[in-house]
Amino acid sequence: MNAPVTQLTGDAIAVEQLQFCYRCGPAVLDIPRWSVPRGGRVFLRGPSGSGKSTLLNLLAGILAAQSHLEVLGQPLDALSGRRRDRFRARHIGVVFQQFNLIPYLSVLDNLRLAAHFGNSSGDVRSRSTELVARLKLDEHLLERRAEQLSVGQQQRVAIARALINRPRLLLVDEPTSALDPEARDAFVQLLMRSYRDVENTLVFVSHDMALARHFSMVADMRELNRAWKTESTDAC
Ligand SMILES: Nc1ncnc2c1ncn2[C@@H]1O[C@H](COP(=O)(O)OP(=O)(O)OP(=O)(O)O)[C@@H](O)[C@H]1O
Repeated sequence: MNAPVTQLTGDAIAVEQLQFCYRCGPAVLDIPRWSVPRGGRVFLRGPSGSGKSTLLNLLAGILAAQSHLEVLGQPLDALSGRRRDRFRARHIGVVFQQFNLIPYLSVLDNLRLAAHFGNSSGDVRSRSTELVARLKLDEHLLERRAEQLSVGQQQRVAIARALINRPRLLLVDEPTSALDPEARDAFVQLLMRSYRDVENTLVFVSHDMALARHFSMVADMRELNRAWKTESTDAC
């Protein structure tokens, strides 16, 4: 029975012989082994095309793994697409480059929707108020439509949405590329403060090595991913 696992055991992420290719194209990922302990803060780097986003999409269950991939104690490769969606909504926070907010909904409704899909109990409004305050956004922005916010504000709302269900794993894909170096640093510090529980695991993708100092671990796709090293053209 592939019931979602809420009791955490062992590593937050455990990968073994993880291989992936898009629609019979060349192998994009070939990771013999990789694990991240619970509470790990990983800075994931690598050249363009080395598979960072693909790996994050597999960890989030957006892409289906074709080999062993365990997240928060749950083998994701054993779950159907629907179950992976449910697992992600309940246990994983995701912030991608495009934020993916629903533009015509208010900030509060964007957060409510995420709480609904994550089956969050409790008062979503007060949790949202607390989160926007933590992320240094004015409370009145809760009523504003997402499309009326600046990029920097949307970025913080995307984090609030990712945190609304108190995820044990947060996956963040290059959300700072539009910011200047000082703003990037401030953003990462804010993210760290907002997500500081020792049980919480963070994987943060970025090209900006200056940000690596905020993280307890650095992983490099050039070392992790054999498909990149060999630049394999074998179809899988
Ligand atoms: N939907 C897709 N269909 C086919 N190939 C894809 C798809 N998405 C990515 N790829 C290929 O997979 C490889 C890894 O891409 P990915 O986006 O994971 O790299 P990345 O390290 O995140 O790159 P970047 O830093 O430029 O965002 C690339 O060769 C890319 O062309």
